[in-house]
Amino acid sequence: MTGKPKLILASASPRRLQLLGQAGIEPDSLVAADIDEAPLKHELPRNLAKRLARTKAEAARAMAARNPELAGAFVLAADTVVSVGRRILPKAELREEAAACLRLLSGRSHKVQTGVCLITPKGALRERLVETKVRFKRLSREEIEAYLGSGEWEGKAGGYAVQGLAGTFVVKLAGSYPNVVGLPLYETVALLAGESYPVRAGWLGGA
Ligand SMILES: Cc1cn([C@H]2C[C@H](O)[C@@H](COP(=O)(O)OP(=O)(O)OP(=O)(O)O)O2)c(=O)[nH]c1=O
Repeated sequence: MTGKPKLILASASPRRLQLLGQAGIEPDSLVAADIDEAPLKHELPRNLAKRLARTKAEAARAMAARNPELAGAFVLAADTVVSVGRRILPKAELREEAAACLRLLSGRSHKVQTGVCLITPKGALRERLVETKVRFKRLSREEIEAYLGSGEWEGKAGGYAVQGLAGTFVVKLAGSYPNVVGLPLYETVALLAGESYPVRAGWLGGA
């Protein structure tokens, strides 16, 4: 008898778990590996997003290998990078970092790129890179101060979260919205479905 294959989400991000849930997908386990997310010298934003997604997936797979219950599981990981031109914005941990990001993003367009990596039970690597272009309105000093006070920027790439107050800064968004929040759903579901992972919402364990 073959049951539903297991899925490990290699992430500590509550957003990614919630986005997957929106697609009717519930991971069997969350395995977040602590990896070095610093960009390499001259690394392009898209290459960074792909490399970190792959590193997270591989690290989680290595950790899960110690648990027999997770043997033969799919491993899914993602990484979201915000950039202006070739300049990669930090994942804001400090208020001043977030302030600098917002001053840079004010009144112009930027890119949000998410790398998605799926490792199949046989160990094959499947990858996607999804790009969304976002344009912010011009932000006054007062707006930036008010936004910083919200704390919503903490731990977010580019120092903002589009799913919160910063949604009011968006003049234009071209591409996938869930990609900006941290996981491009259309592409992720396609990746899983392409490897025969059962992705239909409401899947209950087989006929
Ligand atoms: C731009 C933007 C980013 N983000 C988030 C998505 C990601 O969680 C985070 C970027 O950091 P990531 O390193 O991609 O993810 P993470 O550290 O939060 O989680 P993990 O590595 O464990 O999977 O920024 C938003 O929630 N909203 C936004 O609008």
